[in-house]
Amino acid sequence: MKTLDLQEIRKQLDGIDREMVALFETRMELCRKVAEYKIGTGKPVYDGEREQQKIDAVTGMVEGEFLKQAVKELFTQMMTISRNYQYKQMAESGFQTEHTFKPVKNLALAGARVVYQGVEGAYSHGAALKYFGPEASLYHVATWDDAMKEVEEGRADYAVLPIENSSAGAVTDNYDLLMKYHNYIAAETFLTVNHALLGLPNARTEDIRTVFSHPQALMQCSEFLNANRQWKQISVENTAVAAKKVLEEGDPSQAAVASEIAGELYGLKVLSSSINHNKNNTTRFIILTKEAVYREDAQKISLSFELPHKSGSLYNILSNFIYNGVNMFMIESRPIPGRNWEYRFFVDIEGNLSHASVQNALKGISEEGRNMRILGNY
Ligand SMILES: C=C(O[C@@H]1C=C(C(=O)O)C=C[C@H]1O)C(=O)O
Repeated sequence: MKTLDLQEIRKQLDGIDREMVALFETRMELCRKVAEYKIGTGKPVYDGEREQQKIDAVTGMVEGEFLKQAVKELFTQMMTISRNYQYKQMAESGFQTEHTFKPVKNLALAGARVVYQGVEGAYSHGAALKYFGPEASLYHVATWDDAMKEVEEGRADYAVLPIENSSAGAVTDNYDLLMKYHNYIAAETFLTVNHALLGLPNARTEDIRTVFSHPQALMQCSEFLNANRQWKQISVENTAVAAKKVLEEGDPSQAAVASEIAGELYGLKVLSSSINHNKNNTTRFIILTKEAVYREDAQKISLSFELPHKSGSLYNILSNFIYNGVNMFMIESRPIPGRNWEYRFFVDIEGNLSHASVQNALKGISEEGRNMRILGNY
């Protein structure tokens, strides 16, 4: 057989591609008519059963595992594009994604009652002060769960919860609490975690024998602490408890690793400041409220959804962002209690609930995934 030269093969490919594009255009035109029908009848865009039948049919038209898989991927993508085209039409016809969020110019912060977990001087307290200012009426509860409950039951207007640390990663318990309670993220604030070595006003570094702190904080300062081998390191519940203990026990040979704010609150002296080795250690806190509101200039949306344990389900759902040009900041997954190997995903995207591109993407995810929830736009 005479071998074709490259030019010749490419000419043939060009011809085939031209036909494929023309057919694709015709296919999309038919999908537009399907969308019109769906808008008219209120039917959802996504029809999983029909898509499965389509995949079975087209894979049955080719021989061999490689081609079957290839055709499956090709049609999965085409149907995703088709759905996104239909969502776009729905948005243009004034069809809005159902959500209860109301846009506001500014959040109501005056006179707000704000709850955080821990004790005074803890980092959550620092984050609350940073966001709400020293005039706000702040109070604390024992657990993160309690803080969420305070907001849900209306005793507090806002709760401040850590959600992510730049070195330790996600605060997974708080992702679970976002599901347990129906509070919304209205804002976020970042706090640089800077630990100091704190002692009594009459303490001297050379006399220190014992250092108290939270194990995480001891670890974050290990380079500094281990340079003083004679110091005994003792773990306590949190950094502010350590500072309080040093004050209450009144022993100048004891020190605490905690924030400088905790030092001020408990009347301790800074023996050494910024003793953590990673100087960029930052925690992101979310501000939660019971009202589904978002600032008109909000730039970030947090949402959650569930997916079946099926090959390609995450890949396919994320295409709703890709085809709508929506940028994704973060993705995190948590196991769904009682359903082994099925996951709930938490995603942060760029955008505002009023944008058509965002509405299209959310419409697709709510139809194709399960239990989609918009956790906040801030
Ligand atoms: C075009 C339709 O809408 C969607 C897209 C499909 C496709 O592109 O073939 C199939 C099913 C639906 O999820 C349809 O319902 O027929």
